[in-house]
Amino acid sequence: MALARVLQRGRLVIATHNEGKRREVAELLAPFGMEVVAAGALGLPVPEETEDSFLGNARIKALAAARATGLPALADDSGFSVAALGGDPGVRTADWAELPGGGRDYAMAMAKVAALAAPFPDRHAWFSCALVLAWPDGHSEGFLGEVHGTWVHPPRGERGFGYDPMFLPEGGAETFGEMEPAAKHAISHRARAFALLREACLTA
Ligand SMILES: O=c1[nH]c(=O)c2ncn([C@@H]3O[C@H](COP(=O)(O)OP(=O)(O)OP(=O)(O)O)[C@@H](O)[C@H]3O)c2[nH]1
Ligand SMILES: [Mg+2]
Repeated sequence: MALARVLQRGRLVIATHNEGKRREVAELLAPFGMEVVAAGALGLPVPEETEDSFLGNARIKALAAARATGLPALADDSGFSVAALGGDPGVRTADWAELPGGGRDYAMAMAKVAALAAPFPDRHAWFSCALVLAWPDGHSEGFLGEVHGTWVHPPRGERGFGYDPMFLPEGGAETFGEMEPAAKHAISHRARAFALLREACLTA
């Protein structure tokens, strides 16, 4: 089946312009020995994310890259959700870090999340990751992973990317920003979505 073939011996585009994600997805793919190239490195345009779900936006990005390159493409749409904020920033997580003049400021975004959520006793937060694999013919398959925990502020740790320093996974003592990359990989939303993708390949 096509899904299994991609992981076994394919060439694949990682359909992201985010270096932190590219690195983590490439690490998850490393055991398969595939030839991978990132959308950013190919100079592909950044597609507009017009859907209101992680899976919907990941599909847009994966299909755009697959159609532009003629290769299968794997996109990641992800975000940070806070229960006290009704799941925000959620699918708009990147927008909350956007600066008016362009670029992103994650320290500012984390401070905004903390300021809005601070009045509420409920500290529950989670990361979501949708991985969508798409082919140039328009076929696509999607997988969704989550990791739950609590938000903390001020941020802790210099590792990872994005909102990692304000997320403490359930039962853990270190934030994603403090953990070794391998420890984040063992439990992350991205790793969970990837495990579902791998499982689908093995049973295909
Ligand atoms: O602390 C984090 N740990 C993570 O593991 C993680 N995964 C995603 N994010 C953040 O969530 C938004 C996704 O937005 P997003 O899916 O549109 O991605 P993006 O715009 O950065 O790149 P692209 O893939 O769309 O090109 C961006 O702000 C990311 O920084 C994370 N933050
Ligand atoms: Mg994006």
